[in-house]
Amino acid sequence: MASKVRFTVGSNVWVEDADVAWIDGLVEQVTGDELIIRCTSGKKVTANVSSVYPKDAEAKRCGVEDMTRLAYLHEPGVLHNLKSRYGMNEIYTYTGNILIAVNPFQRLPHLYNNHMMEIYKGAGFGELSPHPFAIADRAYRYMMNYGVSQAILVSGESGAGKTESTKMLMQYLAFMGGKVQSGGRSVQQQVLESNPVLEAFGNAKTVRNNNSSYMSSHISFVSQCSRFGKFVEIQFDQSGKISGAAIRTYLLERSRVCQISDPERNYHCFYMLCSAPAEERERYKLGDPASFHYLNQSNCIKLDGMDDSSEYIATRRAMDIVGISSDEQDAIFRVVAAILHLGNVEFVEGSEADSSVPKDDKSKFHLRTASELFMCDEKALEESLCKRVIATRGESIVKNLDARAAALSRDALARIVYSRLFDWLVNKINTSIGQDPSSKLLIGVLDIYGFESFKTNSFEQFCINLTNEKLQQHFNQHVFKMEQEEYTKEEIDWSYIQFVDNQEILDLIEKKPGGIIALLDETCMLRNSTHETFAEKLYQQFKGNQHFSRPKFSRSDFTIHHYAGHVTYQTDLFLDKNIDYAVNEHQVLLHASRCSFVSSLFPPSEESTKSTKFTSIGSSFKQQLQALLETLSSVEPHYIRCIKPNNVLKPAIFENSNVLQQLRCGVRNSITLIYFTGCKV
Ligand SMILES: Nc1ncnc2c1ncn2[C@@H]1O[C@H](COP(=O)(O)OP(=O)(O)OP(=O)(O)O)[C@@H](O)[C@H]1O
Repeated sequence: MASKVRFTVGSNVWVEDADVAWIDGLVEQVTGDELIIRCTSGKKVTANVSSVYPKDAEAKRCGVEDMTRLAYLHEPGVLHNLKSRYGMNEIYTYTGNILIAVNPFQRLPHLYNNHMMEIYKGAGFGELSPHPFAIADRAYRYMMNYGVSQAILVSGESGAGKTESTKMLMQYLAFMGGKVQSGGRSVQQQVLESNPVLEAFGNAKTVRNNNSSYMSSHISFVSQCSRFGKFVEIQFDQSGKISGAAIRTYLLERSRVCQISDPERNYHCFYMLCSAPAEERERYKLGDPASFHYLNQSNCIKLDGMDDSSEYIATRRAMDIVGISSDEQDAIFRVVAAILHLGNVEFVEGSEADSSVPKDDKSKFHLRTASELFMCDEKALEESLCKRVIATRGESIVKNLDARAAALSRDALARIVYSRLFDWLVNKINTSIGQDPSSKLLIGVLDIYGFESFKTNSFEQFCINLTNEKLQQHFNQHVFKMEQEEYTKEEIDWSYIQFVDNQEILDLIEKKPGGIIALLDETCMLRNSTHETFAEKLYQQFKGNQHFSRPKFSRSDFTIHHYAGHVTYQTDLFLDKNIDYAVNEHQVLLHASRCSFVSSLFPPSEESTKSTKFTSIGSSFKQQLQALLETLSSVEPHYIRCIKPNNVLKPAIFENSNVLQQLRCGVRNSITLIYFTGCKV
């Protein structure tokens, strides 16, 4: 967005600044394209007109509620407006129809009470201060007036406030469409109560290394975040009352179950269970969380502000509410405990060549305990970890696994059990909330991880960033392409509307055949392939592709030039993480469990033969995304972009560079459009 304004001596301007991103000042001298500016900070800078923007000297100190009303809609103007408002605890601002929500990191209960919901009910959009209730109200009214389903897309980086915003949307939809229940729990209550359950099993404490192009160094900060995406579909009957709901989840980060880096944590449920009442801990033979390999890879065991033992009780209560019976709850936590014990089984070389056995009495104890908790045969569990059956032309050969391979097999078992458990929870919640098969109207709320770019980026970041590319394309198609069509119809020149069309990046990732996911699947299916052979394939295939590059001196990393910036991925674990199947030995073992719950997590596969059918996480995720996008394209979308104003998670701190980075990733296109056309999106 280059500035088109002519500056003269005395002009109020914004100029780029290394420390605060944009700083305001007065032009003191103009020489051709060069300006000398006296900044309000006192310093004097020389800048080219291309990096200077006009400043509205008459802008109100409290900013504007809708940024389309700014005298100058450019990056510094938007940033300054959000900052001024944030300083006055005005955390919500519109950009046309999009709501921008800046996380206050403090409770503002007056904004969300019943009185506020009454005020927003039926009020014209834009008549009242920007608010998630206004977005929910508009979606509800469109649905009722036009008989069209709606979706509200809530996006933003981890800790930006997506979950909180989603809760407010739910609260408002329940207020508008809630049924008075004679007994039991209402649909909306159950949807809200399902949050703590999904959070216990799908959230963890993570460390974000914010590697933004704007910031010169990697900044680490801690946040508690969901490691899955969620689409909540609220179904309504013809009279606008809530008649059912469904929750769809996307891509739980499975690798976290076995592998965490300091100072992150594993999923909350593990720590909660280790802090359960003594009687339960004894039953599951659990003790200090630091004694478990899956938890002690990180020094972070306790979280400030989180009491694991009361969270355990709260999760149990939430499970009651969403209809998980106490027998089922016992089985669930038995499985959670079994995973912890499994992680403590170590292997050493056995007497036969390349074979392995549990290392010592301690490992044998954990193996036995895991088998007791899974209610399966101890010997069969050991064999499923230390041996592999290979089927060749009608024959089966039993192959020993060495100690390293046995440990990998143990981790694969832990991951698949946990992911099946998570899927079971989602299904159970959906069954007990109940769907309305006759409903023709729904409002979907999508709460999904934002673009991720860290120091180390693995397969999860790759999938998360694919999601964001897809959503960006949806946004482009919905907003820009429709505008273009409209302009073409009216024979108005739209060639000056610039936006990033990311179809080529999507082709690079998901085209079949030849895209990265297809090449990954191909590599996974070939014996003896490694992450290096995969990387080599990519280098060959995408040589010269403008959205792909090979970092200098790297043997196996690759970089994708995403719409939101360049991200370099480390391929080391791509192959392992992409493989989806339960190896046959694990499948057979757990299907035979004496516990019907465990057995039901591993139903016999259709082709329960010796060979395992190849399925990949990448491809099934791609399909899930496709289905989501199809749903989104059949509904009317509304957008909320959440912004995290600082990395210390404290109120009243607005870090310019940090916010700008998020605006550039998420909001830039909408601002570009408004800037050039003046039209609201
Ligand atoms: N509107 C709000 N009012 C008060 N506090 C908020 C608000 N929005 C967010 N927060 C605070 O910020 C924290 C993080 O927000 P939230 O969990 O909604 O982030 P998120 O975007 O869903 O993160 P993740 O993707 O990691 O799950 C909340 O626990 C809460 O303390």
